[in-house]
Amino acid sequence: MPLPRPTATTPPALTLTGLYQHVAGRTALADLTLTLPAGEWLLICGPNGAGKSLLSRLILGLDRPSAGTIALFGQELERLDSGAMHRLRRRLGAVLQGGSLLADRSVLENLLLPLRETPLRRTELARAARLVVTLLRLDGLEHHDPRALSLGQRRRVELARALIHQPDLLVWDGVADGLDPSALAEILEMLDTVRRNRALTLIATDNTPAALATHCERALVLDHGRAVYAGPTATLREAATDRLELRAALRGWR
Ligand SMILES: Nc1ncnc2c1ncn2[C@@H]1O[C@H](COP(=O)(O)OP(=O)(O)OP(=O)(O)O)[C@@H](O)[C@H]1O
Repeated sequence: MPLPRPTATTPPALTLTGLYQHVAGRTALADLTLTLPAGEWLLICGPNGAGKSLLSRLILGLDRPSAGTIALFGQELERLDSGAMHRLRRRLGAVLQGGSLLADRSVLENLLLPLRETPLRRTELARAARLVVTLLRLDGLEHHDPRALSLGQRRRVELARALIHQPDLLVWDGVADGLDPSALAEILEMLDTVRRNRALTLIATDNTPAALATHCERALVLDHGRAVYAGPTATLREAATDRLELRAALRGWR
């Protein structure tokens, strides 16, 4: 049965307040403030080194911010004890840069990792795996070693694994990595279908808005760790014609 749609009383999926991250003695993220309603999609874009991966990791609670706060679904990460953080993590799915598949396990074993602590029966695990295998067109690859797959296939496996436990929030850092434009467009259509059936919030990063602008309602454009745009994607193009620093950060996107 589809989950209820978010309502006006649903806490935002993400709230950033005055967020800073200092890395190796420099300010890598500065004064980021943003609210993302549950069920909406956020594109984080900007040039190499803008801070997209650092921000993705902070949102997932993998690193701690130097200052400011991050709340997911109304829960401030810094205030959560390990049990509450563990429960919250079950609502999150992540695809990070650099690859994270375990090389000594098959594709299927990798896919099932997020479900290892759930009391699901074998038939239920098999059904969950079948769903994401079909969704991401991984049929026939279930028993392969991830090292034998192409980069694009590995990215699909990572996405399938991030979705297998039906997260409420998917953070996908580096959407273009390893995927050609048609494969990426296909996956975004598939995620749109998931979103039509239940509230899925997506936070996706890319260097330019080209692939994601039509799918994401909101955009955060970073340059040198600062927000040069935070607002609806619909007005991003217009804003870029007026503002030189935004146009520069968008690398000539038209
Ligand atoms: N562990 C680290 N030590 C030192 N500096 C770091 C570290 N991680 C990130 N940085 C710096 O922080 C800044 C932001 O890096 P980040 O990886 O978040 O950028 P990005 O926008 O994801 O870039 P890309 O598009 O190339 O993936 C960069 O200047 C980077 O060099």
